[in-house]
Formats: sequence, C-alpha cells, structure tokens
Amino acid sequence: MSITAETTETGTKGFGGVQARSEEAINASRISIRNLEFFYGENRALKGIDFEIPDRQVTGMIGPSGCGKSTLLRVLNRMYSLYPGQRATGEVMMDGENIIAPDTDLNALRAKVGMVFQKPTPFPMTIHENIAFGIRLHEKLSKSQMDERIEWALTRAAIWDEVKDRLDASALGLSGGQQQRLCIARTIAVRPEVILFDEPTSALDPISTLKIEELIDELKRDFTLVIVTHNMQQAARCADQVAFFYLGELIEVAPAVQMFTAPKHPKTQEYITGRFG
Ligand SMILES: Nc1ncnc2c1ncn2[C@@H]1O[C@H](COP(=O)(O)OP(=O)(O)OP(=O)(O)O)[C@@H](O)[C@H]1O
Repeated sequence: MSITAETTETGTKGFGGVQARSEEAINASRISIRNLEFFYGENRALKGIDFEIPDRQVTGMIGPSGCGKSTLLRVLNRMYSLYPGQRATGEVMMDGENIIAPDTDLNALRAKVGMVFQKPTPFPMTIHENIAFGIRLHEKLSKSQMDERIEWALTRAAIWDEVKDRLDASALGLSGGQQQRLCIARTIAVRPEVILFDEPTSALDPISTLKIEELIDELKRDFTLVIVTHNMQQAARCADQVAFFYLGELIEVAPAVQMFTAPKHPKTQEYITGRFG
C-alpha cells in the first residue's frame, strides 16, 4: 500500500485517512517532564520520558496496549502514590515544583490536576451531591455559593439544561453519556488547571462520544487537557499535540497535523496506519 498525505478544505488528511485539525501552533509549556522513569516494583514501565505539555491545549497520548499511556496519566496526579511499590523518578515540573517529589501536597495537587476515567463513575447520590461532594473536600462555600458553583460546573460540562430540573434525582438514572458529562462537571467543579482524560469515550455510543469531544474542544479555552485514546480519529479530532508511546518509551511528539501526515519515526507510521496495536 502506498501511503500519502493530501490536504483538504478543512484540514489535512493523513496516514490511514485520518483527518487532523489544521492549526499547528503549540502553546507555551504548562508541565515539563524530564527523564521520567516509572516502576511497578521491579518492572520499569516508563523509560527516560522528556516532553512538554502545552498550556490550554489538548495533548493526545496514543500507542499500543501496555505502552505506558495510563501510567503517565497516573504520574501527573500522583495517583500511583496510593499503591505501595510504585514509584517515579526524574522531574515533572509544574508551577516551579517537581510534583513527583516526596513532599508534594497531594490534596492540593489533585485539586489542581483532575481526572476523568474510562467508565463514568458517578457516586450513588443525587446529581447535586455528586458535584457538591468534591467541592466540600477542598473548599467551604455558603449554600448560595455552592449552588452557583454547581450550576457553573454543570453548564461548563454541557449538561445543565438536561439536569437542572432534576438535581435531587439520583445520578445513576442518567444515561452513560450524561453520567460521563456529570463526572466531567464533578472534576471541573473544584476548578482544576489540568484535566486528565483516560479513554473517556470508550464506553460511550457515537453521539455521546461526539458531545464529549465537542466539550473537550470547548474546555481547552480554560484548562490544559491530556487525553489517552486508542482511537486515532479521536486523537486527530481533539488533539493539538500528539505523543506516541511504544514499550514505555516516548517515540515521537508533534503537532497533530504533523503526526498524522508526516510522522518522523517509522514505528509511528506503522502504528497510525494500523499495522500493529
Ligand atoms: N499495577 C500494575 N502492576 C504491575 N505492572 C503494571 C501495573 N499496571 C500496569 N503495569 C504494566 O505497565 C506497563 C504500562 O501499562 P499501562 O497501563 O500504562 O499501559 P497503557 O498504554 O495505558 O495500556 P492500555 O492501552 O491497555 O490501557 C505494562 O507493561 C503493564 O503491564
């Protein structure tokens, strides 16, 4: 098969027919990762990772199963610190601090770096309580401030109109796509600066997926976003910058257009054209 890239009116059609967004400019760095290594006991899952996560843009992380994408997300909010035997070395610099240093305030970090998981995980509580619960862990708000914040978060997560008349109903009665937007609202409600998404649409139907992708596009005006996805089309649609991982190494990082039209590394080419993975 010959592999070529062609330019279209709305973007650039690249390897495997993937349509990438056409803006190429990458913003200044928000998080700098230097020589990051990660260990599950003796098993080294990330090897000498160096890269920059740009401010208020979307970084997509792609690569075959087991290459370390989720591990890297779990480093960015220190989730791994909940598990004995897991450790990271190197530097992950954010606001002048190495967030993997032992003295990092993990509560403050997790308020600053929120995470949305693959499967929507609403708490078995009302829609209102789902949002209020997380806010109370970090802030003391009056009732009116709380109501205002909840409306703001649900509006930003593009679900307010669907739930405003049923805030006291159980969140478990929402559809899968609505539950995922509620979880995004719950994350936004504590006003993070960075939001990590671990395959946020893999459990959703195509329409709900599209809504989440539109939401991601809108959220990057105010938040720095990192998304792990197995879906190349999704990476192309959502990401400004794409990072390709293979066997724990960062093989290539580039603006999405470049990644999907003119990848530099042969392994990247093979992966995005579906020859393995
Ligand atoms: N809890 C764990 N204990 C030991 N090894 C682990 C653990 N979690 C992940 N690993 C290993 O670390 C490596 C990276 O895994 P990781 O889950 O980050 O990959 P991934 O790229 O996110 O994969 P997937 O796309 O399947 O989610 C793999 O070799 C995996 O087997």
